[in-house]
Amino acid sequence: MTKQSVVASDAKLGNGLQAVSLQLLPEESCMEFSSGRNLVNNETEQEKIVSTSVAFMRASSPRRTRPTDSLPETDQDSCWGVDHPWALGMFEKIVSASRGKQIAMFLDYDGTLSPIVVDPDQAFMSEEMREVVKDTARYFPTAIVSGRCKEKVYGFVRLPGLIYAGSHGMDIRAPSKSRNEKGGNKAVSFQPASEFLPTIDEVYKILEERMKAIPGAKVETNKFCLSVHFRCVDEKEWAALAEQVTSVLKEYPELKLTYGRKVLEISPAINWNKGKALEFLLKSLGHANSDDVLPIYIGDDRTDEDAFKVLRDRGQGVGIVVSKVAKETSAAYYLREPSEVMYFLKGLVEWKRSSFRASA
Ligand SMILES: O=P(O)(O)OC[C@H]1O[C@H](O[C@H]2O[C@H](CO)[C@@H](O)[C@H](O)[C@H]2O)[C@H](O)[C@@H](O)[C@@H]1O
Repeated sequence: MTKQSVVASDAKLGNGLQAVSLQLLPEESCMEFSSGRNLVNNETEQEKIVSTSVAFMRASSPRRTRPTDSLPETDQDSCWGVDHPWALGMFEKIVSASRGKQIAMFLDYDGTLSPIVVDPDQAFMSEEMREVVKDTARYFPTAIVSGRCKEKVYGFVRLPGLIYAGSHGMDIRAPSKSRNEKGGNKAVSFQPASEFLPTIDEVYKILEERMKAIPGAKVETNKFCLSVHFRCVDEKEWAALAEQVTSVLKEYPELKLTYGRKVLEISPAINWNKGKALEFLLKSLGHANSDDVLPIYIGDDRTDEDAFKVLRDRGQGVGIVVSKVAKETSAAYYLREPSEVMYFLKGLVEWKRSSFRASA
């Protein structure tokens, strides 16, 4: 499937959905729609939603994987065009943009710090990556912004000095500018979707039950949102899975459905996402509208695009998408895989250390 053939408008799909974004890309799919009763008013529409969902699920099947064991010297074998340079190749330019500014680092977890694996519970980051992230956080405020719930992503990263924004930014724990009685920074918690917890719990139980009929399907709760994984589901069962998920969501107009890497994501239909979380975190770090910060956001998924857009719209900072294949993105640069993210972070730490040495 080529990029050109799958980028579609909602009119072309004619599916009666309120699609916010309808772009199918070679490796990943992305679509977002409210799943409310109001949108699905007859059986034909329900069927259309199911077939559209299956099309998106199909498009999220990686077709090409070429193992890269070591850091490549150049990006010459990449299919990304000149519009999105390789971040490692532009390293000097990126660090020189930080002159006189504080770098603030924002990192997605799955597919960015850890490689994509079949079992979501086994998505461990390497010790080497953990060390690099730890060093990064020594020099720059560093946040992990993940679709996973905060506790789960902390369980993988296991670094106490970081900021964690779980559930696609709907569960934030960040430092505040005010001090506690011991003189340390107070922590701020922010959970804009807490009123949805009972609904998410209810839908989790229903979906767990329904997915028992679909071999290989896995429902994961991320506290304020749910993931229905179909990586291990036979393609012949995808329509049945989509049918089950959309028929449940029909009863919950307050929830929305989006598509990630072999996963259907269900979350509250509120105006909050990783981009909003990024803005919130910049503010709580004391950089609301200031020009004295260079935010760097690295992520691989559709949900990270909201953060890339915030940086692009602010005309500030650096968005880096992690992907081996070129895709529609608001990020400025790309890296191919987590090992390249690690080299990029190592480079930043080294650069910071050498600038300290030079000024000593
Ligand atoms: O925002 P992220 O930190 O990237 O989280 C997004 C989802 O990541 C996880 O699923 C993805 O990674 C799994 C492990 O490699 C893989 O098996 C799955 O197919 C991917 O979709 C996580 O399990 C989800 O809950 C997150 O929403």
